[in-house]
Amino acid sequence: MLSMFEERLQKETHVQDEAQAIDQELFTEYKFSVDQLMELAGLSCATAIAKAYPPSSFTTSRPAVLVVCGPGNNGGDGLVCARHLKMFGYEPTVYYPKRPSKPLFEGLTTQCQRMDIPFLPEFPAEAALIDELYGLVVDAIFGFSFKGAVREPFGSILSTLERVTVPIASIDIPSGWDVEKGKADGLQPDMLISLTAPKKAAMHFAGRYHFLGGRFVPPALQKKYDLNLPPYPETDCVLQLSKA
Ligand SMILES: NC(=O)C1=CN([C@@H]2O[C@H](COP(=O)(O)OP(=O)(O)OC[C@H]3O[C@@H](n4cnc5c(N)ncnc54)[C@H](OP(=O)(O)O)[C@@H]3O)[C@@H](O)[C@H]2O)[C@H](O)CC1
Ligand SMILES: [K+]
Repeated sequence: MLSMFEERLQKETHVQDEAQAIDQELFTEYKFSVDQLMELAGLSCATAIAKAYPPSSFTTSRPAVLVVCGPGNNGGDGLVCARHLKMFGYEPTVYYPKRPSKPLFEGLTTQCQRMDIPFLPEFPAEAALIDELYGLVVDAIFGFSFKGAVREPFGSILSTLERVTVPIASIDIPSGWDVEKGKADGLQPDMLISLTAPKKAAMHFAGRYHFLGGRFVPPALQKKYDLNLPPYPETDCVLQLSKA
């Protein structure tokens, strides 16, 4: 069922160019650093996951979570999310096949490793193995800069993920989806955590949990882009938009 805010947001969802323009303005005009926003984005994701899937809801003996990270900032959000999930009592494992040689991503990787978060050397070939070992998958492969046909190794990873039966939580956009049109035969996550504002493809999200996170957009920027964001409750860093 859609909440009133979600119905309104669906009419006002934001296109890819606009999402990138807001992102750029946060960095250039408002002087935020990527690290700052990524920390808040990743914390929002871990918080939303903890609200929707408390450790007690896991059918696996331990709250084991597979976090799949892509080559851009969406992947960075995934690394931050993994670190906070560990702080919250989950047992995250990361798969991070294409690592940019930039201090930001190297630092986030080291932070996870120093918190004893394992990194898989290879992606499990069988969806059934993922179902057996993990109670949840976090999809941090691609965000709003994804374009065109998926290139390897992510094509094979996504086709395996399309067959898993444990819930998938997608950060910002379900990976492989066109940012505006979605992908009817693509990944169908159980959870979507929209960052800053839902992107146009969020209209096609049919999973149980839609959260809004990334509570860092200054009021003047919200006004400039007519974001009409719903109010977050009190001091929360996430807002639940829908629950089946
Ligand atoms: N303001 C915010 O809300 C914040 C959002 N954040 C997160 O950042 C992502 C956007 O990050 P960005 O680095 O711009 O891009 P992506 O992570 O979406 O992806 C870029 C990488 O993906 C590769 N790519 C693109 N298309 C394909 C494809 N078809 N096949 C394979 N690989 C692809 C691309 O490779 P190139 O070779 O094209 O360069 C990039 O490596 C946003 O969605 C949020 O999750 C930040 O945390 C900050 C705050
Ligand atoms: K994603």
